Amino acid sequence: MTAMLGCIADDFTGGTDLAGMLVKAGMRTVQLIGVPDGPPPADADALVIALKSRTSPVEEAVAESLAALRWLRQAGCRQFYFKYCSTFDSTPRGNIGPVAEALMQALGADFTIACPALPANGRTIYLGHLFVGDVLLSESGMRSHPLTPMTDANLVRVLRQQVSQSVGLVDHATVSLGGAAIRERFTALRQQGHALAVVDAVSDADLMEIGAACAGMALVTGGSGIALGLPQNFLSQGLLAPYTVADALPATGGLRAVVSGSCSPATQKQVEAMRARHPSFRIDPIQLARGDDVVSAALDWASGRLAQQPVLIYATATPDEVRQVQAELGAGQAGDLVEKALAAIAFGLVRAGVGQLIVAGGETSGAVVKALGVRGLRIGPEIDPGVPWTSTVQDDGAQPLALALKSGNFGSENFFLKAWDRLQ
Ligand SMILES: Nc1ncnc2c1ncn2[C@@H]1O[C@H](COP(=O)(O)OP(=O)(O)OP(=O)(O)O)[C@@H](O)[C@H]1O
Ligand SMILES: O=C(O)[C@@H](O)C(=O)CO
Repeated sequence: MTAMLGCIADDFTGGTDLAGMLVKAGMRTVQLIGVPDGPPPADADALVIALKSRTSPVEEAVAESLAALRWLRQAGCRQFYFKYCSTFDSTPRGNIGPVAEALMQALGADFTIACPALPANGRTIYLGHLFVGDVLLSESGMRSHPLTPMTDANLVRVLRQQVSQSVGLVDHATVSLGGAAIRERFTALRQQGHALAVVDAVSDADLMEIGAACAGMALVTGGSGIALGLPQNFLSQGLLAPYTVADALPATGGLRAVVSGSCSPATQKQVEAMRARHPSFRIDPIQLARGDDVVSAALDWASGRLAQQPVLIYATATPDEVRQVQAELGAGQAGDLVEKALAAIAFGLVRAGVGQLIVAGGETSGAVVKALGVRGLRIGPEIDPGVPWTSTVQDDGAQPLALALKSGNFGSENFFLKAWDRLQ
C-alpha cells in the first residue's frame, strides 16, 4: 500500500514530533531527512520529510518545500501536511505564510487551515491567540528566541503579515460544535474570500473534530496536534489497516551524550538538571568566532569521561547572554557558528563510540543530523510528549544510532536524566 499522507516539516525536531504523533494515532510512519533521491520506503502510511527551512531565506524554504511536495506526490500521497512549530516560530517575512501559499498554489488548493495547537504541551489557541501554558505566546520565553522572537500572540495578525491572501478565523464557539460545523465554517470563510484560516483548539477533543473536518482537504498546516485527528479519516474510508503501535527499536549500545544548542526555557532547566549530576562542557560562541579550536577541546574533554557516564556539551545560554553574543557577532553568524561546532562535536562523539545521543534544539538537530549523514529515522518509544527515541538509517551503512531530537521547549526538567531508561 502506498503512503497516503505526505508531510513536510520545517525542522528536524518538529519532524520527529509529528512522526511520533502519527505513529501514536495509528499510521505507520517513516521520517526522511531532506528530499530523498530514491524511491519511497515500502509499508508506510505516512511519510515525513524533515527540512531545515524554518529560518532559511524565504525563497530557499519555498523551493525546498516544493521539491519535497513533488517527491511526496510521486510517492502517491493524496493529502499533504505542512508542519511548523507549535509556537508558530517565524518572522514577519515568513517562512510559514510563503511556504503555505506556495504549497497551496502547487496543489491548486483554494483554502487551508493554520493550527499550531498542541494541548499536551500547553499550546492552545483561543480567538486566534496562541497561549503557551498559562501565558500568551508574546509573554512566554518565545519573546526572546535567538532566531524567531515571537512578540505578537495574535496568529491571524501574524499570518496576515506573511501572506498575500486573506486570513480568517474559526473560533472556539464553532470548533466546540464539532466537525460538521467546522466544515461549514470553512465553506463560509472560503465564500467570503479567505484562503487561510487560523483554527482555535484548546483540547485534544477539539483536534479530533478539526481533523474530521479536514477530510479531503488537499493541504493542512499546523503543529503536530492536528495529526491526532487525521488518521481517523483514512480509517473510516477503509484506506488504513488498523495498526497497533510497534515502537520497539533495534537494540543499540554505545556511550551516551547530550548535545544542546537550544536556549529555550525548558532546555535551560534540563541543562541545569544534567549539569548538577554529570560532567558538562560549555561552548562559548565568542571563542568560536575568534577561531579557537573549540571542537577539538570539547572532544578531548569528552574522551576521558564518556566511558564512565553520559556527558553534556552545550551552548545553551540565558537570553541576556545570547543578546550580548548577538550584539557582537550578529544573530545569524552566532547561530551558524554554534550549529556548525555542535554538529562537528556530535560527529566526533559518534566516532568516539557514542551510540545513544540526545540533541536539543531544532536548528541544532538539523545541523547534527546532516553532519552524521542520516537518511531516515525509525520512530521508537516516546520519552516525553513530542519527543520519541528514534533509530537512524544511514547512507554509509553504519550501525544504527539511537537519536532523540528534542524540541527546545519540550520535555520535563529531568529529560536528559531519564531519557536513557526508555531505551532499556
Ligand atoms: N550561546 C548562544 N549564543 C547565541 N546563539 C546561540 C547560543 N547557543 C545556541 N545558539 C543558537 O540558537 C539557535 C537555537 O535554535 P534551536 O532551533 O537549535 O533551538 P530551539 O529554538 O530552542 O529549538 P526548537 O526549534 O526545537 O524549538 C541555534 O541557531 C543555535 O546555534
Ligand atoms: O511543534 C513544536 O513545538 C515542535 O515540534 C517543533 O517544531 C520545535 O522545533
